[in-house]
Amino acid sequence: MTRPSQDTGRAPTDAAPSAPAPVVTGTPGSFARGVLDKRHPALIERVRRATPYPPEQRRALDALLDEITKGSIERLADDEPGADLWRDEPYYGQRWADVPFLWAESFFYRKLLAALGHFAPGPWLGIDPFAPFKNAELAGSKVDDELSALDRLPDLPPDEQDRTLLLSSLWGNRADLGFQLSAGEAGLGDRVQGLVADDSAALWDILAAGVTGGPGEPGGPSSPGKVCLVADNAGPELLPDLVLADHLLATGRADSVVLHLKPYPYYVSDATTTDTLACLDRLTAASGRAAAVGARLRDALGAGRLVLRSHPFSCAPHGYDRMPADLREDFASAALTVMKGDLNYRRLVGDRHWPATTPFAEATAYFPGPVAALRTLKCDVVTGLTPGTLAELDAGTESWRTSGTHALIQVRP
Ligand SMILES: O=P(O)(O)OC[C@H]1O[C@](O)(CO)[C@@H](O)[C@@H]1O
Repeated sequence: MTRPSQDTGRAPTDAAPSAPAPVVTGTPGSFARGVLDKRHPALIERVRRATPYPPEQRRALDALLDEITKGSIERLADDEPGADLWRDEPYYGQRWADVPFLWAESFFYRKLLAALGHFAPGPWLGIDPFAPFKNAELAGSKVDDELSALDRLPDLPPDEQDRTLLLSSLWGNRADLGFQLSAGEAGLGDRVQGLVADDSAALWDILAAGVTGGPGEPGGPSSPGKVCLVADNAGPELLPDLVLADHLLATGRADSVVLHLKPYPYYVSDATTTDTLACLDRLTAASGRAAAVGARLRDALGAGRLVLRSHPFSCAPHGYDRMPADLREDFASAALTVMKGDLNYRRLVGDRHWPATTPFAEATAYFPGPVAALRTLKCDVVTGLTPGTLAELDAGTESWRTSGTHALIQVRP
């Protein structure tokens, strides 16, 4: 029997027995290989330039660069806080290119933090190496424009307000600093407005069920219940996520929102509690509707209607099919769980070579409650496309799976 690791406390996987093979980093020329060979070394360089780390940390960054480019996977040092969580992982001694992509990326971020002393008692404890990039982005004028656009929202009919805020949260997922790093000078391609899958009607139906008396609640309004919003990136993605959370609370679609955050810096710009508080400050310091949203969210936090959660499994190198019991209970008791972003999508359906027409409901059958994915496409993994859509996409630009130009909303009720 394989031992559980990363505190899942569960059997290694609940994926369907017929699930296809996991994505492995190795294939030369593949998207995953590019992340390993180009994105990670470039990130080490950017982190080194952004903060004046002392010699010890600089040497540790050199060693990490050496390890990922020439060496094999080494364990965390025995005295690294939390190293025990990673002790039983099966890939040590192998080449970085030969292990599952999801695992390799997650462990890379964990090793980067170890190199920088992020978890070690001392002056660098808790310092976010990505904060310089996150802060610059949050302070940018693009964010000002997005926030002032909120003032035009009341001019729209209610269902268009719903759609605008949902799409703004969805497209906010392009704000991923790791991804922008690869897009480089060329910048991000234009958005393709038509979604490759759009189950948004099902999403609003689920949220309306609690308000109007859904199945099992004949005859009248019931409590709308809890929505779990599993956040992805900070700043320009988290802001519209927070605005959406406020909208769900204000319109009675949710009586509480549990915002799942990362317990430590991860995948460059993933949102932590610090990032959430920074967004709340950005909202309340704005004018007009943005400031009112910020004030309501602060009140909601104080009243326990907006709950922040940072489960260790949020940074685990595994799919949600291996989630531990307490996280499963949280999702099971939600009227809806909304998974934001590309990485959460990979973890939700499984980072596997799914045929793109595999039903989303099949890949997520293990999930303990209604679940929605809001994601721009930034990796090879996709499910739930119709054969017609797939044929159309394949006949278009080659990079539709990874360029962040396409997006989807998928729901499993
Ligand atoms: O921030 P997101 O949307 O989870 O994207 C994470 C990015 O990192 C990757 O996981 C690869 O590094 C891509 O799938 C994606 O570009």
